[in-house]
Amino acid sequence: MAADTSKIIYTLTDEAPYLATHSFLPIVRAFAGAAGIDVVECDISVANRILGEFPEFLTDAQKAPNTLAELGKKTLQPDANIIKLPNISASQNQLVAAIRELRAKGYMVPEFPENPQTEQEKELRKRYGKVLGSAVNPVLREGNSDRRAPNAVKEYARRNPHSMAEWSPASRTHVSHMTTGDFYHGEKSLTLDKARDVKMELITKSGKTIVLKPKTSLLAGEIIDSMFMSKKALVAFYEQQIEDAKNTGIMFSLHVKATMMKVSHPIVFGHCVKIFYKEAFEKHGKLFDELGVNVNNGLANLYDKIKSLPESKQDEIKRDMHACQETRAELAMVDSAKGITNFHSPNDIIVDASMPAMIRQGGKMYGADGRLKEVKAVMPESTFARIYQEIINFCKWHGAFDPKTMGTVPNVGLMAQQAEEYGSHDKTFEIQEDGVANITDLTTGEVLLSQDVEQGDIWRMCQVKDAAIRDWVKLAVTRSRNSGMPVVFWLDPYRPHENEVIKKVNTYLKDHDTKGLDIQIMSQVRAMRYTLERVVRGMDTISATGNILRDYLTDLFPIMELGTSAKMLSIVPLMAGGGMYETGAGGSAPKHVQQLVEENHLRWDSLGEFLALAVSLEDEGDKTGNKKAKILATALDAATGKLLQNNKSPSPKTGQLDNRGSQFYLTLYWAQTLAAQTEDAELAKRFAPLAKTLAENEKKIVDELNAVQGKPADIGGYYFPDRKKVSAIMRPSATFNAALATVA
Ligand SMILES: NC(=O)C1=CN([C@@H]2O[C@H](COP(=O)(O)OP(=O)(O)OC[C@H]3O[C@@H](n4cnc5c(N)ncnc54)[C@H](OP(=O)(O)O)[C@@H]3O)[C@@H](O)[C@H]2O)C=CC1
Ligand SMILES: O=C(O)CCC(=O)C(=O)O
Ligand SMILES: [Mg+2]
Repeated sequence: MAADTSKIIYTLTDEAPYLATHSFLPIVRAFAGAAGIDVVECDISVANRILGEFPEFLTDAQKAPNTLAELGKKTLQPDANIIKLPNISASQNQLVAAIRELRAKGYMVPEFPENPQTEQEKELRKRYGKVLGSAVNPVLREGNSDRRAPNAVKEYARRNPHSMAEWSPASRTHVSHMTTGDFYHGEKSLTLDKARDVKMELITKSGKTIVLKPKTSLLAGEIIDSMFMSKKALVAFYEQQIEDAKNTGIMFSLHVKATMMKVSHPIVFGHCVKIFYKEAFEKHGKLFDELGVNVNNGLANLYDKIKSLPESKQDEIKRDMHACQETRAELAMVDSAKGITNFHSPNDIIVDASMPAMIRQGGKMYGADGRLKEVKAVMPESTFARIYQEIINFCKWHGAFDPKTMGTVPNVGLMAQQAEEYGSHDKTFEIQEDGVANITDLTTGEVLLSQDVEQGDIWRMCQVKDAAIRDWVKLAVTRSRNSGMPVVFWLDPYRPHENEVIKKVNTYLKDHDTKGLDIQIMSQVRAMRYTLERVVRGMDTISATGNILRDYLTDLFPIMELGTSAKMLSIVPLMAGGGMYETGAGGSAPKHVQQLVEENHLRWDSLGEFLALAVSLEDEGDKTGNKKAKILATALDAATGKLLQNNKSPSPKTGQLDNRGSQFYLTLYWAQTLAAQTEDAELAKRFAPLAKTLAENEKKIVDELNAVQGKPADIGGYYFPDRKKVSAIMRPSATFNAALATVA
């Protein structure tokens, strides 16, 4: 491909990253343009995905293409070069809010049918399901995951350690998980002998056959699992834990991933709310049903629904809810100032971010009085909860980690092609009646996997493709070879699914030259312990994990090592040959938007974007022979290093350098590095004037950027902001804008 047709796709997403993009994209375009690279926007925000799904409800001018589907197709092409920023994985509350905002702006997409009755409503619900929860990443992640802290970032953290609260050996903080009746306990797994089409069906005790999923096509060598969570066991577990927290005087806190596990975890969450507020639900349950209250979406949903009742009734319900709170254990808070508890909305307590924050805070979370307290962290599924208990044990024994000396734990994650639990939402069902849940071959009628289930149980099938595992093993070996670090595959032979994976790992390791490499397979708890023993000694260890631990560990270790997962380099080498460069490993930081709107300060750190862009440019250079792209990439890395050295990352405090100021410094250093390099005279000449102007006007520009802070900023919406307003707010320095325009 000729250099002048090079293309990098830059995603527009939501919340803080969306805002940051409005400042950064003009900068990216100005630099990439110098290498003949076109930077193309692709809007995959939750609002745009809603519009893309419902064109028939929109005027021609309002219609939006289904960009996510198009981008998904692009990931299957070898020349794909995509920069993917974090996006909202919308909980139902967020989806409903986004729909409301669109409708208020005259985009008359249908209302969300919360309790679909008619066929038409059911169809709408199904279509909205495509936008709900983790709907973007599974479509785009056509490759496995390579997340790590680049050396410059790790070194910066060592020199400028973030705060870590102390851990006491006497801390009573602990993790509580089920020991029976959960997904781990009853899992069954097999590797497909040949390609098969299967159905998922329930044969009820009363003799009915209910087809839950008519057809799933499976490939030869694919691993499938059948597992269920017993409702009875779950409910008994909650009763016991809530009681235990009360009796032992410890705060209660629930941690789930209701966004990614968009079918199972909202149900798991909802049962906890119903048990915690049992007396209120017993008293008002019928009314709640009539109102269509669904606490799987948190108490926010309940408080929203009761608004239609007379005030006196609302007060009575609120009193009864509070009475439960009075007699139960204290609840951990998401926002104690606003009285928002862990039960408010499941998207507030996303486990990968919430558990590391608690561990970093010395094993404490905020109580209703705004004080940090020890907690019982409840994570019903035992499959992965145990790793958190292990790290908590470790902290109690060794004290908090020291960012100055601790080693690093990069991750190679099995993620491609909707691997494992995270790809299971379209194969997850709440069982309507007692019976037998079967995965059955459509052609031969053979029952491949069978489970005895009861009404209310959550049953699911997970799959992982052979090619994905093969690619994952290759990536792990390559990363070990390139970094010199040992690799530990976190796989538990007692878990049927992972036992199948272990067989494949052992087979595919033989395809590679592993001489001199240290590659081991350990169950999760041992792997955690082993890794931590190395971490405290300053030694580095690659974790090669399945999809869920990829998610958990790539927030956990970065938050300990770097203070945030925003500073991670996150690469998805696409299996078809292209590359997707995710920015950071964290989310879209909703709190940051609030601060911008109230005080015009954006604390979002775009370091993840800088790191991603450098590898994207490098990849473009390698694949297309575009030498200028490679020079841009090297210069960008150098600029990022200088940015860290000079402490030009955004400050969380209003009035100080924020995202925009940090991006200005990156631009200055990038231009200076390009002007100073001697490999390409044309590039040097092009960027020298910019470097000069920015350096001469440094104080003026920073003053212009900081002067706007401290006052509210109107971005014209939350899910569907006004782009003109956002651009104006994110680019407030006329001097900087004018300078940039000279190279654009
Ligand atoms: N790849 C993706 O698309 C991902 C999307 N998400 C989505 O993001 C939303 C929010 O998720 P949540 O679990 O709250 O996680 P977030 O990572 O958004 O929030 C946790 C905290 O991480 C910190 N943080 C994350 N990124 C940055 C950054 N670039 N700069 C500075 N700080 C950062 C902030 O901490 P502090 O304020 O203390 O600095 C933030 O409050 C959800 O909709 C979720 O589904 C989540 C993960 C990945
Ligand atoms: O896709 C999502 O919902 C979140 C992704 C995530 O948390 C991650 O990949 O680390
Ligand atoms: Mg995550």
